[in-house]
Amino acid sequence: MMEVGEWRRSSPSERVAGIILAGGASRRMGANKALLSLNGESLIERTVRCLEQVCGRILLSANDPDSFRHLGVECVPDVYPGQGPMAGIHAALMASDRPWNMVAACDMPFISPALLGALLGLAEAGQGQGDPAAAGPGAVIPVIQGRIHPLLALYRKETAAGLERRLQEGELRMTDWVEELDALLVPEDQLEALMGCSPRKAVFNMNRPEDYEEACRMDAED
Ligand SMILES: Nc1nc2c(ncn2[C@@H]2O[C@H](COP(=O)(O)OP(=O)(O)OP(=O)(O)O)[C@@H](O)[C@H]2O)c(=O)[nH]1
Repeated sequence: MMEVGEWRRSSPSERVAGIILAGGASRRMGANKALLSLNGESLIERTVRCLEQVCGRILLSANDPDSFRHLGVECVPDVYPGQGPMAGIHAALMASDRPWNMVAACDMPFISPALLGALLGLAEAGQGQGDPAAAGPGAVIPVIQGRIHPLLALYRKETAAGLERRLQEGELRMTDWVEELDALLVPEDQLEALMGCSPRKAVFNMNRPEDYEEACRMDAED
């Protein structure tokens, strides 16, 4: 079993698939967020590059494969189109053959291997589980500045079954789904200790043009 922090030596892990969510409409941005560029590299390219450092297989959750063919990454369309990120997670989990699945939205330009690795280390170590015989958490989700971040989190493949039911019944509130998972919610201070830096920048996400401008400023500061 992988110890917390071991990812630094043994990544990428064949036990984990990376699922990149890129099937949204980007209505608020007014342009496909995944294809916006930061410092000459598109967001989707940045995200693939980051996840490849940690995950042994990459799945792109999107419904317009032509936009992403140049990446050479396996594309999985939604089984329930037009239902939002939960439908993207569902389809990719169904397609995955890995026990753990690292979901990342394509609109988070500063996700880092350090954060992904910290979450994976906790998942593999089964931290937070009182009963050593228990199966362990169904998900590992960061809590940063008091908010859960289910679109940058780890899920067991088996959690697809609950999603399927919710999608069939039209129960599309992400927080309701997370509540039914036996999720390990990882507090900010624990992540900071594991990463050696604050995780706040890593969960910055872009919805509107002004967020993109802010991301360009933040990137230039690096
Ligand atoms: N596969 C899939 N991904 C989605 C879907 N809706 C949103 N996403 C992804 O989930 C993440 C968060 O999306 P949002 O910002 O909530 O929605 P969006 O549709 O991209 O943007 P808006 O139209 O402005 O709400 C992004 O990475 C999206 O690409 C969907 O229906 N299917």
